[in-house]
Amino acid sequence: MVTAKVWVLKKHFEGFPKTSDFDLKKIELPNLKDGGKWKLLLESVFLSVDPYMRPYSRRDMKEGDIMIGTQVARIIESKNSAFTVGAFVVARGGWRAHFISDGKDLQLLPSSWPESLPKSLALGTVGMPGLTAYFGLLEVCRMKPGETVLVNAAAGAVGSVVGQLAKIGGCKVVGCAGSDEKVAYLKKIGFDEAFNYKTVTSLDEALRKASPDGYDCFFDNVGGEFASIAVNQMKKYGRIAVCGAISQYNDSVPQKGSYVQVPMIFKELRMEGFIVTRWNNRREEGLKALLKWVMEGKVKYHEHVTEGFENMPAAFIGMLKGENLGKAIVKV
Ligand SMILES: NC(=O)C1=CN([C@@H]2O[C@H](COP(=O)(O)OP(=O)(O)OC[C@H]3O[C@@H](n4cnc5c(N)ncnc54)[C@H](OP(=O)(O)O)[C@@H]3O)[C@@H](O)[C@H]2O)C=CC1
Ligand SMILES: CCCCCCCCC/C=C/C=O
Repeated sequence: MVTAKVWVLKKHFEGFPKTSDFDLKKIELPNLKDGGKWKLLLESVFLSVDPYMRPYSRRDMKEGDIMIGTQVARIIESKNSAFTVGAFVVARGGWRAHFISDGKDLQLLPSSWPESLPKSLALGTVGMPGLTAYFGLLEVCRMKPGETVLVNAAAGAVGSVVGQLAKIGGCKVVGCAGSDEKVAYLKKIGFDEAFNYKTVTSLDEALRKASPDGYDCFFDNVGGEFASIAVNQMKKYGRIAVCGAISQYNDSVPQKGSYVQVPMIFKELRMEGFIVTRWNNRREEGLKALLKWVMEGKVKYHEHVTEGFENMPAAFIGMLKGENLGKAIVKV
């Protein structure tokens, strides 16, 4: 019998999440039996903390549920011949240090995964956030060479890939992030222009200075006031990919913003929300392309690693506050 540590949502978040909203519990896992439902015992090696956990917890969870989430896990016992002991998978196991599975919802890391590459990248640049950048740019923004792409939360898991893929696609890229260290990183990985949205005196002026002719594509991770201002700087027929709205996830009272209809009409813009799972049938294509670019050094990555399963809530809260450069990961 294995005792698993799990993190439970003790209390629905009100405003910004607090460590007291979570409870660390221990649960007993049943032994695997020949012919039984549970075929696999896994231990989490890396866990992901992501912004979606904030809005999805309210939509999909009740108090007392184990927190939703994904991990890279190692198979430690197997009664399923498709998974050998020692193999690594990406799982939707939630915030659990150990768990059991029937194997249906597990994705083996590609056999071509190079030894030199951290397996945690399967939760970031070569995982769901990388795919979000890939499909958001290709299918929603439909970027074309020579265009100018704007991305916010640019030094994060999704944003940093968006900027680099837009460069590979022959675009000019402008990124905004919340610290000077992040801005320096964006320039290092090839962004043409980058600025700290927290220290500029006027966001409108900073956007205009970075691209006086405006923007063809806007990959919006932030929403709120930023998006309301940026919409006015789109070029005619510009495309806005509404990927996330992290500036609004912790609001108890909905923000009242300026309204986007007038610039959308006069500039004939297209604005489209999306969820990366729309392209689940093309997951292999996206992962293959991302892995190739990473191996060629065309897409660089950075991870913000928090040590210790007991620090999951702190890592999640830290990511929402902007403490992460690149993908926020917890190493068990
Ligand atoms: N539609 C989809 O399918 C998907 C959507 N997403 C969305 O993409 C966005 C980025 O996700 P991800 O890359 O994983 O996260 P990040 O790695 O970018 O981490 C979140 C970042 O958001 C920034 N941030 C936090 N609060 C604010 C605020 N009030 N205003 C501006 N920026 C803020 C912080 O960076 P800074 O220091 O720059 O402020 C922080 O580091 C999120 O909105 C997420 O919900 C993600 C995956 C899939
Ligand atoms: C329990 C794991 C669910 C993983 C699904 C990931 C979909 C992310 C969509 C994100 C939306 C906004 O952040």
